[in-house]
Amino acid sequence: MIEIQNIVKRFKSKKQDITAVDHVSLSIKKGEIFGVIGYSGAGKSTLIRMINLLEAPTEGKVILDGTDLSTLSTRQLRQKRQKIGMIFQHFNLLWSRTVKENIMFPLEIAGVPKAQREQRAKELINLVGLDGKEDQYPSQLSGGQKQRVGIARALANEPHVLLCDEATSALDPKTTDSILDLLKEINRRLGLTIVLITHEMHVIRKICDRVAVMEAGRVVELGDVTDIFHHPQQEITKQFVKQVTESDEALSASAERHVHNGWVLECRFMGEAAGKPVISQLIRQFEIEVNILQGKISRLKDASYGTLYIQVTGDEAEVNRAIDHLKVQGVEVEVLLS
Ligand SMILES: Nc1ncnc2c1ncn2[C@@H]1O[C@H](COP(=O)(O)OP(=O)(O)OP(=O)(O)O)[C@@H](O)[C@H]1O
Repeated sequence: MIEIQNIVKRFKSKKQDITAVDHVSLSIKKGEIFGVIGYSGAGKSTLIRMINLLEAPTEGKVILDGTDLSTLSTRQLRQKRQKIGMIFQHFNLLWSRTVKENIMFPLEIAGVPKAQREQRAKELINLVGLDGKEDQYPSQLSGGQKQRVGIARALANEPHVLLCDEATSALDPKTTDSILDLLKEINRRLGLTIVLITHEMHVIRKICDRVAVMEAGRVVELGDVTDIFHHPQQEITKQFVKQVTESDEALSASAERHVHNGWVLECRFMGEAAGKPVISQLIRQFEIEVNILQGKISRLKDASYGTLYIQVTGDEAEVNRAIDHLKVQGVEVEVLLS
């Protein structure tokens, strides 16, 4: 649905040339929530702004639903952009207009008749959970409510794609989660493709299907969120994954410290395995003792993952059989102490 082909963006200034985006190619599927993560200056904003040509690429192409955007006239591009909604970190609302008027604004520009605008705004206000706030001004709203207005406005022209430029970075963790839940709900209900950029792995973990990791203008890692969390390859990706799993190392250290006999196993659960009663099966099927030392299971968008540290005592051959059983059940097992 969105094909980004070998895209480059260079900014020229008197002092130096900066390559903000350096030969990036991505293929974003219809209906998916695609995240781009990177530290400040990695080129995320420039990349997302090239998807709707707010920023013109120096090289390369953006193809949206089969149309190469660079071939469009100004008028055609304006029309195409109506099908690409965008929300921003600082909301970009019109401060002198009410909630309803902000939402109706893009419809006004698109030439939609007044009665239809009113009707559509009403539906959108309900969709984003702002009933009763329609006549308030942005200054009277909380950060989360302002972003809800931003989302409703971005959806006004029934876009196929929603671009989110650090949409939750100005919000506290609880409000962030409520906005992420709303985006997930909209993606599910409307089948909308969402592309978001962020520097927070929590955002990726909570709602994305796939993620691209950017560093110095390049995509250095790309994959399903589940795989990236399970097996990050690049150092930078490992750092991002640690943002949300950093307690794991502390867990393993303290789990090892308290054990003086038997085996200590680190069991990593992913997807289906995280939902199965594998530990109780272990106790029932094998002649071993299992003592849970520590653990944590976290939720991804559509799956769970987690790490459990267990102490196992028993005959060595039986423990090895138990380990094999865990592996067959889809659990990754590492022997930390034996
Ligand atoms: N209009 C511009 N003119 C010159 N340089 C720019 C311009 N926009 C971005 N850059 C430079 O391009 C590089 C990438 O910037 P970009 O804003 O895309 O990164 P980012 O990953 O979104 O970072 P942040 O999260 O801080 O916004 C940076 O070095 C930045 O200074």
